[in-house]
Amino acid sequence: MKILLTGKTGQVGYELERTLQGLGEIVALDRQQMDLANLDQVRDVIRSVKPQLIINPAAYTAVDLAESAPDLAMRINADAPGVMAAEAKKLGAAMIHYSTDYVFDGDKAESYTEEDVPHPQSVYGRSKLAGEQAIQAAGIPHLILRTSWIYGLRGKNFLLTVQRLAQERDELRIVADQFGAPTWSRTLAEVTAHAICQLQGGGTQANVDHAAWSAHSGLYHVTAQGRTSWHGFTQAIIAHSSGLKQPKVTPIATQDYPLPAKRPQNSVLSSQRFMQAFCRLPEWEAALKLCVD
Ligand SMILES: NC(=O)C1=CN([C@@H]2O[C@H](COP(=O)(O)OP(=O)(O)OC[C@H]3O[C@@H](n4cnc5c(N)ncnc54)[C@H](OP(=O)(O)O)[C@@H]3O)[C@@H](O)[C@H]2O)C=CC1
Ligand SMILES: Cc1cn([C@H]2C[C@H](O)[C@@H](COP(=O)(O)OP(=O)(O)O[C@H]3O[C@@H](C)C(=O)[C@@H](O)[C@H]3O)O2)c(=O)[nH]c1=O
Ligand SMILES: [Mg+2]
Repeated sequence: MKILLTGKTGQVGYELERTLQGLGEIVALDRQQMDLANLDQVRDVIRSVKPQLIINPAAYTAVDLAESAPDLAMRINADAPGVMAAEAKKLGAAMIHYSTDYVFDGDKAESYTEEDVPHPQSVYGRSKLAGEQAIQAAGIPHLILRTSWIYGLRGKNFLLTVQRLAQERDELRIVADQFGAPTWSRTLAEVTAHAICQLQGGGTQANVDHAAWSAHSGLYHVTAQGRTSWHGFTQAIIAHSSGLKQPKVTPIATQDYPLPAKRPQNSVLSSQRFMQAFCRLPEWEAALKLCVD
């Protein structure tokens, strides 16, 4: 099958381009080849590539900057996926899209399921929720994979920030009252490939298996298992990364680290639905160890 992959320079896009090899003909695009802020270009590129599956990890992910660029965030995170879904509909193509724990307000005590009502507290969260809704409205076979706290060895992420700060400072002050599940970019790529393989009868089918996709179409939470705070994540990063200096890691409250965008206090997602339909997910700390090893 022909797969159009967006955002190949991003954390997840980079891993996907490598992990998807073997599942079909991968047309992996960067921002210059398909700018999601340019909806006409998005339409034209999809019409010329004619994919059977569109995978869209590209997004406006700068959570704080989005607060002062709501129109651009909305175009990239909501309007562009809407155009992709409309084009997929015309082509008879399926779509895999990624969304975020930041669609929730964070006030729930337990982990969030797919049935919980989103209530985003930031421009980024609102724009990602609008993207989910645009895809759902198109009536195409799709998987929307909501994940959280993505890290890896490349790109911009909390793991690399902490590793850098550990070398520069004697003390890190990290919020200890926001809870979530750090998820390795490679895990997401691997379970995405697993899902495609399963839906495509072992990956041998050339065309979209509409019956299999329709039976599994929908919204899934997909994160590493377990939970921690940003402070707990920081302690684990410092414990497991070899050769790092060992700064003091001081727990602080959210109010002591003011930022433009409000983050959810609890954004732990339950991945039970995905694990029942597709495959198991690793514990966050086990995946972190493998990543930094
Ligand atoms: N990062 C996280 O912690 C989380 C992310 N997600 C979601 O998962 C998905 C993948 O995230 P992640 O890999 O971390 O994201 P990154 O920020 O690492 O990568 C984003 C990608 O989108 C591309 N992009 C941004 N703007 C445009 C544009 N206008 N046109 C074309 N491409 C563009 C970037 O290109 P360039 O390199 O040129 O900037 C980059 O390739 C996203 O949908 C995100 O919302 C969900 C939960 C957590
Ligand atoms: C660097 C730093 C951050 N923090 C806090 C701020 C914030 O509450 C928390 C995380 O900071 P970041 O800005 O790296 O993370 P943030 O950009 O909020 O990460 C989010 O990105 C988007 C794209 C998502 O979809 C989410 O799942 C989530 O991963 O850590 C400290 O307390 N001390 C520090 O020194
Ligand atoms: Mg950030």
